[in-house]
Amino acid sequence: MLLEQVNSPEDLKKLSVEELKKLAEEVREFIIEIVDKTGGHLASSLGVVELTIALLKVFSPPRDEIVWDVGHQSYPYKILTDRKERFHTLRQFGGISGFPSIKESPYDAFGTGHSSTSISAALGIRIGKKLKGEEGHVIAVIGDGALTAGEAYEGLNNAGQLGEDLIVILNDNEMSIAKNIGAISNYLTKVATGENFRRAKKRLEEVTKKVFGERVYKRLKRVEDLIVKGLFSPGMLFEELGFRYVGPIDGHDLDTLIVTLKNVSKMKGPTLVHVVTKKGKGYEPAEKKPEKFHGVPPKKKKKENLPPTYTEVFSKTLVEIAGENRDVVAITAAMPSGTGLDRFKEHFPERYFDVGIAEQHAVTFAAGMAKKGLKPVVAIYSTFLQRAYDQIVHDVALQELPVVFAIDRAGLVGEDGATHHGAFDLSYLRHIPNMIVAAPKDEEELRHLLFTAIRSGKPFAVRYPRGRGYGVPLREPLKEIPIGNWELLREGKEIAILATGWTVYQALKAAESLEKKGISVTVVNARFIKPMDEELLKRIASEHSVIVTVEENVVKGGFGSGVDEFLSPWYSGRVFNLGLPDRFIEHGEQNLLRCIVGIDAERIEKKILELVGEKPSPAKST
Ligand SMILES: Cc1ncc(C[n+]2csc(CCOP(=O)(O)OP(=O)(O)O)c2C)c(N)n1
Ligand SMILES: CC(=O)[C@@H](O)[C@H](O)COP(=O)(O)O
Ligand SMILES: [Mg+2]
Repeated sequence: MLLEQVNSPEDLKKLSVEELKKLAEEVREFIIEIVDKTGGHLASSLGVVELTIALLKVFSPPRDEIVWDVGHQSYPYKILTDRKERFHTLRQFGGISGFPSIKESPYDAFGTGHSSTSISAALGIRIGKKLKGEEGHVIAVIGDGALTAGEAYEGLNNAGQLGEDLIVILNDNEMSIAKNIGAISNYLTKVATGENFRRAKKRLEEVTKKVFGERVYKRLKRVEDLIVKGLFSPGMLFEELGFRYVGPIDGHDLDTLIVTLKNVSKMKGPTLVHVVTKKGKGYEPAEKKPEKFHGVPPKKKKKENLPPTYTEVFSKTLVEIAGENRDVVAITAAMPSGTGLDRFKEHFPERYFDVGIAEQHAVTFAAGMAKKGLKPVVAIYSTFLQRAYDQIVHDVALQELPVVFAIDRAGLVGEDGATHHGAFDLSYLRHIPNMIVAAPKDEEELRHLLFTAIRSGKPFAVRYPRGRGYGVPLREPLKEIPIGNWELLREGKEIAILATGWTVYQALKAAESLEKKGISVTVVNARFIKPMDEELLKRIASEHSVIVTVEENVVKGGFGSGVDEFLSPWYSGRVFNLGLPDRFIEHGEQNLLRCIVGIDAERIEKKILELVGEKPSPAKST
């Protein structure tokens, strides 16, 4: 086994091209074997095995700095630099991350997870190296999907202007998570297939024939060929932006890759190398279904009769609502299956919009549609909505446009880790005027809150977690829930728990257990984070000496902060906020992380037992 002998990029450099081809096969087998157990981003990583090997043959990280866009394709790089021995811990709690991380390895030049940052980061590193007098190349590897986002063009624009040495490798597999879409994607396909070149040649042929006639044309033919070759670069768009375009080249042909990268390493100024690859390469199921194998769960025994996921419930409910209301339109930023909008697309293709990885555009685009009387629903992951904060403020809330944000993956997402946890949405939405912010306690309440949101005619966010619901029946006809109305689930005496979203059932379970220990606890489902049910909150405050808030969001600025702000001028009891602490939470199994941060039933109960054991004090704690 060659892979056994390769423990660093130096070992790899000693191998011949023929040996490197064998190494590529072994790396693939190794990734497939491990990801089968751990889960992870399989298809993207399989697609860049040869590219990674070629990069490590020609360049020398960490002196040469390679920035992987999104970073979900970095498994071969992790294995071949310094993480082969730890690769079996991929995405596990305490193990290596599924994304590049500068805290994990000196070989990782820049942390990623969200897309389209690589060119900007690499350009910054380039300038940093220059000003600090450091040697070495800087390389950004960006996918065609990531190239649909505005930030990528902001980076290209700046790099073209600065003219510094920078290598951008465009890994073009015609896929985002789903099939890549948009005008740029079409352009790349034409470039990769040579269609633009053929078209230019045909047009010149027609013009020459028309102007000079058939006989002269035949004589001019050779001259014309030279003109087309001389004038026409397949990657004209990038050339116009100030980049030297190289390609397209076969991203699985190691001989060509190595020769091309060697040549490129000697070039000056910004260079873009267009590499064409196949997502899932070398593993038939992934090649055939790259979307399904983009990210795979760990292989587990299949359990029967599991509750539906929140995503599935959202997806079906939206189709139900849109069937009745023709104004409902749905927008995704390149996540049709992840958000469940693939079902909407099947039912209402003309009302479905995949805008590419373009969260900012998605939100303003939705605002424009809302202005014309449509009812846009932007289905988006909490972590990716962070990108569109200003658009929510400036384009939606300020103009009070009725855009609904269906915020999936809110809270801890599990194995994707710190870059992907939906930890902040309650904080970054709660302080925006005109916004309504809600979180269902279970999948049934999600249905009604979505219905309420679409009917409200207001900017409205509904946030719900990754994974399965609590298994409650889903049979009630859709109904509107009065905006700002909380639900009193259990009446006790001394302590009140105000919980929101996924934590409501945890609070109930904790309260039941406490009851058996002689502690009487009230539980409220605070399904609206904004506006809050101030009337009920006042009553709760007047009847309880201790109030505990629980949320799956950072405690700073979230739901609990809202309760604190309301109570602090006049409440004489004690308030405690439970939620995600003020640090980035690592990767690991979702429920394990929930226990670690203390928002599951057992930990809520423990906290309350501590509180009742403590002497009352006016100080607050988190
Ligand atoms: C800002 C942002 N939005 C959405 C995503 C989710 N996402 C992860 S990978 C991906 C597709 C990336 O496609 P591409 O860059 O072509 O890489 P490939 O998987 O094809 O190699 C998407 C949409 C993300 N990581 N970041
Ligand atoms: C790389 C990326 O950002 C996505 O692929 C993400 O990992 C999706 O995770 P879900 O499994 O929650 O859809
Ligand atoms: Mg792609």
